[in-house]
Amino acid sequence: MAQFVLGIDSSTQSCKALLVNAETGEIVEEKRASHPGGTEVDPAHWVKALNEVTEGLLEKADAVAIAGQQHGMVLLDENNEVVRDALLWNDTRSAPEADELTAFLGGPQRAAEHVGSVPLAAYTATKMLWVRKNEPQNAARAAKVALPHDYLTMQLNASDELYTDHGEASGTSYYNTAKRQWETSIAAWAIGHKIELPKLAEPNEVVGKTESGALIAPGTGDNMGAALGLDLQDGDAVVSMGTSAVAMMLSDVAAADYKNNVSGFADATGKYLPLACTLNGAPVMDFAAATLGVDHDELAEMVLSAEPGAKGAVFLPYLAGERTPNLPHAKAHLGNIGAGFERKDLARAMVEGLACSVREGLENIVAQRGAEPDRIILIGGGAKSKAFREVLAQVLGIDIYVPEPAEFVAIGAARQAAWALSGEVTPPVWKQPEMIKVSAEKRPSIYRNYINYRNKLYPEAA
Ligand SMILES: Nc1ncnc2c1ncn2[C@@H]1O[C@H](COP(=O)(O)OP(=O)(O)O)[C@@H](O)[C@H]1O
Ligand SMILES: O=C(CO)[C@@H](O)[C@H](O)COP(=O)(O)O
Repeated sequence: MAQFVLGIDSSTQSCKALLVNAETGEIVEEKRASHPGGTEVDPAHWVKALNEVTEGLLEKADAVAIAGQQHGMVLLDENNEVVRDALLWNDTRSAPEADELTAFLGGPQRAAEHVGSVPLAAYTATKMLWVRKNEPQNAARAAKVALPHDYLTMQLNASDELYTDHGEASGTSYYNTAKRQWETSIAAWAIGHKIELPKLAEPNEVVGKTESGALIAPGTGDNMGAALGLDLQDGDAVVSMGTSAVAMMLSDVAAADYKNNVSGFADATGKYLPLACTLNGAPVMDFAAATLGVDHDELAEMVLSAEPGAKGAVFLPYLAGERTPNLPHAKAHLGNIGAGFERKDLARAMVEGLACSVREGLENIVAQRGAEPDRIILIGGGAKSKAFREVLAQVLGIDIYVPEPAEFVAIGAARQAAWALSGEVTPPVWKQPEMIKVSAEKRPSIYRNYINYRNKLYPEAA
């Protein structure tokens, strides 16, 4: 009899669940629920969305796994009650604490070697330090710290134990990526006392059972989930256009970039996933569409009807501040506007600015790896934009590959669940999606203008 697995993606904007045939990877049912906006969220909202999407599906599954937005800090007391709203990956209030943690770890070079990445406001430990300094009563109550997907996995687990995987752990700043172990003393320093961390599970470990008897796999971060869902190969680069914009590639070795352009994360299979993440992904197109009073399809038409280069105009898409480059307090800017500038040029400038910020992240990954990627795969909600696909190909100057839109993070979670269910050494082999190739004429001046303009406004990023 066929076995089924449930893969869940609890990302920034929504929660998606896919019921999948464990042997073939065929998706048989699909559900989705929204998350609230903001960078500080009561985890009860995620639990509600999780309950909505798993209703009617969980009992059909033989195994389940959750992939979630990375880095968010969920503080729990001894009874597993949430101490305060979770601070998310895109909350930049802990930028000063990131510098303080970097100094505590012995400076950027030693920090990168120790915990894989130079601490940034995105990472969990900096948020814990912010709580210690600004909300000492909450810090004192915190007995455990979990990441969003760990907390949600515990909701499904009859045992009430917290588990995480190495991929997710590598985004905390209290995990030693090269040695693949927790650094409990860093977590304790950040919050001000000893604090319980989730148990670190192996990629295909069974970490519990649901009440209906489904096996629970450890889950992972959403980007690690996407890599597993796409069955990423050496030489593939992924650009994920979700709330964040992410460029990532697989690696056999842990990255340690003291310049802070590359996050040295682990993946969900025992390898590594160097990644460059910006705070401004697809919502830049939401902003462009709202500003121009159009929907996404109309925005795409406007962009494609304008001349490449937007008549020399440049848009820096730093609406939420920025992480890559590390400019937490940056703002978005529109400049170099001359006579004859029209609405369609504004649409074009905004989407070109987004593509340029992705190129900058991708160049960091390529520089770290020392070799160009063989192919670039574009996924995420923003990949549905025909205009973004074409502009990205123009700005990168190479072909990009776009799979049929699908929830690759949830597919990755399902594949992890199927892997744990099988008890095999390697994940199951599932058919990969067809991809369309998007080619466009190379336009090097777009990126050149963007970088010149950006470096003038923010010389610290040069
Ligand atoms: N056709 C489109 N053009 C541009 N952006 C789009 C389009 N369709 C969806 N999006 C945007 O994609 C984002 C959601 O992508 P998703 O990958 O689900 O995000 P997340 O994983 O961060 O929750 C939203 O900001 C949404 O408005
Ligand atoms: O912080 C990072 C990666 O380091 C983000 O990529 C989050 O993991 C959120 O992802 P999306 O909701 O944008 O997919």
